[in-house]
Amino acid sequence: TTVVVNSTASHAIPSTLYGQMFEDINSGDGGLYAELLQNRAFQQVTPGDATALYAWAAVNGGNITVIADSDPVSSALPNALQLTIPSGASGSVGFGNEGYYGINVNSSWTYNASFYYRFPEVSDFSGDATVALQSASGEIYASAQIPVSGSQTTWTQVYAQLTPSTSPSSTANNFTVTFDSSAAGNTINFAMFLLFPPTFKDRANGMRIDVAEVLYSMKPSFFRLPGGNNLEGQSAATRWIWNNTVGDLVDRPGRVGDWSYINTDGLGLLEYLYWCEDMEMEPFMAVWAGYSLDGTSLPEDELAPYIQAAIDQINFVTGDPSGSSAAALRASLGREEPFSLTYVEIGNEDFVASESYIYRWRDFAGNLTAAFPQLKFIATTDPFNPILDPTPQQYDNHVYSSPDWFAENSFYYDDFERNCTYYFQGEYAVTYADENLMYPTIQGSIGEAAYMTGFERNADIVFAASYAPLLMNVADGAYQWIPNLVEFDAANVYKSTSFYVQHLNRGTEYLPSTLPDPSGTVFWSVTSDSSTLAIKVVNYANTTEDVTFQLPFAVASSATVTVLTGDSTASNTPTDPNLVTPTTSAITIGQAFNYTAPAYSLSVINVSLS
Ligand SMILES: O=S(=O)(O)O[C@H]1C[C@H](O)[C@@H](O)[C@@H]1CO
Repeated sequence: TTVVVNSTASHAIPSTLYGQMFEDINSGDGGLYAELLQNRAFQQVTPGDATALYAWAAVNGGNITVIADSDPVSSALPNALQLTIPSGASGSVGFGNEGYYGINVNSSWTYNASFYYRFPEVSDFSGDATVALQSASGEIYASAQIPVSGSQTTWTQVYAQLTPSTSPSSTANNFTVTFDSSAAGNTINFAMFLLFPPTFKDRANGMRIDVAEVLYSMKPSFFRLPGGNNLEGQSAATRWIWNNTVGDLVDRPGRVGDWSYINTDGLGLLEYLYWCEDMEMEPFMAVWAGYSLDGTSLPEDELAPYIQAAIDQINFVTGDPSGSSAAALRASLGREEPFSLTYVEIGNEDFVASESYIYRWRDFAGNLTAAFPQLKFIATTDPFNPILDPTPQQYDNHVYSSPDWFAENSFYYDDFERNCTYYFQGEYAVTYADENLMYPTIQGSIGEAAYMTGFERNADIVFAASYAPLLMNVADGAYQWIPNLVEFDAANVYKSTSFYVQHLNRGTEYLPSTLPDPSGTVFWSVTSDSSTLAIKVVNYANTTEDVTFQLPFAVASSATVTVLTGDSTASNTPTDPNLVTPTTSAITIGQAFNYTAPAYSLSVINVSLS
C-alpha cells in the first residue's frame, strides 16, 4: 500500500473531537464519586424492608433497623438508621458499612467521616461513639471518638478524621460506629453518613483520585452528562432532576437510577461542572426532553414545565445571578461566575420515540434557542429522520457493534452531505455480544481504531466523539454493562486495550492522503499540529501490512512510533492488567519510507516538524 500525503490541510481537527461520555452506569456512586459508604443516607428505600439496610450490618449484637423518622433530618431524607444497644451489652456494639464492594484503607490518607444523630428519647447517656476503619475480622486500622449526648434529641452533625496505621492489601474492610457497654439500653437515630478519602484536586464532595487521574490522562475535551439512559427515568417522575442534585447533601433525595440502583445524586450538577473545570473539559449537558424509558412521551401541552426546568438548568450553569433564580442559586452555593457551556443535548436516543420528538424537539429547541441563542443544541434522533424544525445543526449518533463492523465502516461519515450539519459520535464501542466479554479485546480495540480514522478524515463534520460507557466497577453485581473503557475496584484502576486507543488519538489539522480501501484491513490518518506530524496506521488483519508513505516535505529522519498490538483475543483484566500496553520506540524514516504494521495493531508515528 502506498500513501501519498498532501501538504495542505483540508480541515481542522476540532478541539472537541475527543472527549468522554459519562452517566451513572456502574460508575458514579461507588466509582468516580469518592464517597466510600454505600447506602449512606437510606435514600429511596422502604423502612423495615430487609433491603433498606443494604451495605450495613450490625456489630456485636447492635440492634439496627431503618425507620421513617418522626422528625426526619430533612424533607429529602425521611429515613434514619435506628440503633438500640441491648441492655447488658458488652464490648463494642453498633453497626458497620461494607463500602462499595470494599473500602480501600490507605495509611497515607486522612479520611473525613461524619454523620447526623439524635436521641428519639432524652437519655442521661453521655459518652463516645467510636468510628473506625477495620478489617472484616475486626482488626482496627483507624479509630476516633465522637462525643455523643443523650440530651441531643434534635439532629446534629458530627465529624471525625481517620488516619489508618497501615495499608492492608485487602479491601474487605468496614467503616464502623460502635459504643461501649456504658451505652447499653440506649436507642439512637442516625442519618446522612459520609466517609471521604482525599479527592481529585482536593475538591469537596469530589472525585476518587486514582480514577480521575486515569481519565485526566486521556486529555478529554468534553464530558457528556448526565446520560445516556440515566437522564431519562423509568418514568417522568424518576427522570434526572437537576435541582434535586444540587445544594447540601442532606437536601438531596437521590433517585432510582436507570441502571437498577439508587443514585445518591451526591455527584450532582455542580460537582459535574467543577469536575469539567478540574479536568479542563467542557460539559456537553443533556436536558430531559419529555420521554422516559417506560416508553412514555409527554403530550405537547404538558411540556412547558419541563422546558422551564431546562431553561433553569442551563441558567444554573451559565446564567447571570441577577437575572435568574437558578443562577442566583449557583451563586449562593459559592459559584458567582458562570461555567462555560456550548453544547446542550435535547434528550437521549430519541430515535426510539422519533414521532413525539418532532414536537418535543420543536418546543425544547425552539424555546431554548430563543432563550440561549449562543448555545448549540444536539438532536438525538437519526439524522434527518424524521425531519425536525428547527433544523438541527448537531446530531448525536450512537453505535455498538462487532469488531468487523467497526473495521468495515470507517467510511461511515465520508458520504454524509456537507450541509452545515455536524455530528457527535456520542457513544460507540465494540460489544462482544456473542462471547459476552467483560473486557475489550485487541481485535475490538483495533476495530475501533479503524473506525476512528474516519472521525479525523471527516472532522469537518464530526465535531466530537466518545467511547461509551466510560467506567465500570468490576466487582460481582457492581456493573450493568460490558465492556467499558476503564475498569476499577475498591483499590485499583484498570486500563482496557480500548483505553489505549482513545489515549493515542490527537492532532489539530488533517492532512489528506491516499484514501484507504473502505473494505480493506489497513487504515490510516495523518494529522499535524504546530510541531508534530502524527501518522496513525491501523492494521486490522492478522498478518503484517507494509505501508509506504510519501510525505509532502522533508522530515527529520528520527521519529518515534507508539504501537498497540497483541493477540486478537487479548484483554487487559484485573488479573493481568498490563497484558497489552503500548510500546514506544525510535524509528528511522524519510520523506518516503516504508512502515510494517504488525497484525492487529494501531501505530502512531510521531515526527517532529521543527
Ligand atoms: O440499552 S441502550 O439503549 O443500548 O443503552 C445505551 C445507550 C444509552 O444512551 C446509554 O445509556 C447506554 C450505554 O452506554
